[in-house]
Amino acid sequence: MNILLLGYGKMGKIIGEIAESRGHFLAGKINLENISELEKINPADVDVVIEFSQPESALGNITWAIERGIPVVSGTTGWLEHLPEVSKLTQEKNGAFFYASNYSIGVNIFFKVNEFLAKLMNETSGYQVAIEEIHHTQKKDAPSGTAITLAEGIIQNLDVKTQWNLTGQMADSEQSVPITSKRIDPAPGTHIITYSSDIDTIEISHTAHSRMGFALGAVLVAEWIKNKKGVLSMNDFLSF
Ligand SMILES: NC(=O)C1=CN([C@@H]2O[C@H](COP(=O)(O)OP(=O)(O)OC[C@H]3O[C@@H](n4cnc5c(N)ncnc54)[C@H](OP(=O)(O)O)[C@@H]3O)[C@@H](O)[C@H]2O)C=CC1
Ligand SMILES: O=C(O)C1=N[C@H](C(=O)O)C[C@H](O)C1
Repeated sequence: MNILLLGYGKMGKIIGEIAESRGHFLAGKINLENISELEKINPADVDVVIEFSQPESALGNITWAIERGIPVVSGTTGWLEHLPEVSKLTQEKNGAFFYASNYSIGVNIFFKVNEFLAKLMNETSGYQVAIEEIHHTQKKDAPSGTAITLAEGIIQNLDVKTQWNLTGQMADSEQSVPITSKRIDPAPGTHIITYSSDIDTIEISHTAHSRMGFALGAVLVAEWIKNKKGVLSMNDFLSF
């Protein structure tokens, strides 16, 4: 496959290495500093775009690819207020757009455990739920996209919760899931869910030891997306 990397930073570089090791060809490695190279790319030479850039660049990158009929696998976080525009464009162009806040298979198992635990917690009272996420200091967005997905999983399954809040920015409330964001190098990504009561604490966590799981997941999805249409997610890709 010919893969165009839009965003060639920490993630783009590892994705490129994994893609080449699996026999794929890199049609381009685009960053802000060489963005003019994009004009020289022939869309017919690209099978799929893998997009890991920055919150302010994601919409432009994704639009560029969908308008040219190229399937997009995006992992950039912090831009999802624009998702309705991207979904509309994907439908209009009969394209393919895949988004995941986290491509790691381990995290996607953790998402399911989180949903199951939240559902169980309807059966009892006295526990306060909280999310903590820890990432490296270069991360631009907070909370992490993964923490937001975890909060959404709790909100959909724990009756009392209807929203989330970033601690320090908005007062905690009975209806809200508080998320605390910490920036500590070199953390690739740690997420902790805690249910605390006066009697005990229940805690589940996922810790990435490197960026390998995110990158491999994105390449596997890029291989899978060929001939698919519509707005797709890990629920379409995974069988659990
Ligand atoms: N979904 C998932 O599984 C994961 C998602 N992420 C997310 O992926 C994104 C990238 O993370 P990471 O690689 O660590 O970040 P980096 O900052 O290391 O890399 C981002 C790169 O994007 C480039 N860039 C900025 N604007 C554009 C543009 N318009 N077109 C093309 N490239 C552009 C930057 O270029 P320059 O250096 O020239 O400024 C930079 O090299 C983040 O949003 C992060 O949260 C990260 C890990 C896993
Ligand atoms: O920026 C990162 O590094 C990461 N971002 C994603 C997120 O915001 O959830 C995924 C992973 O945790 C690493």
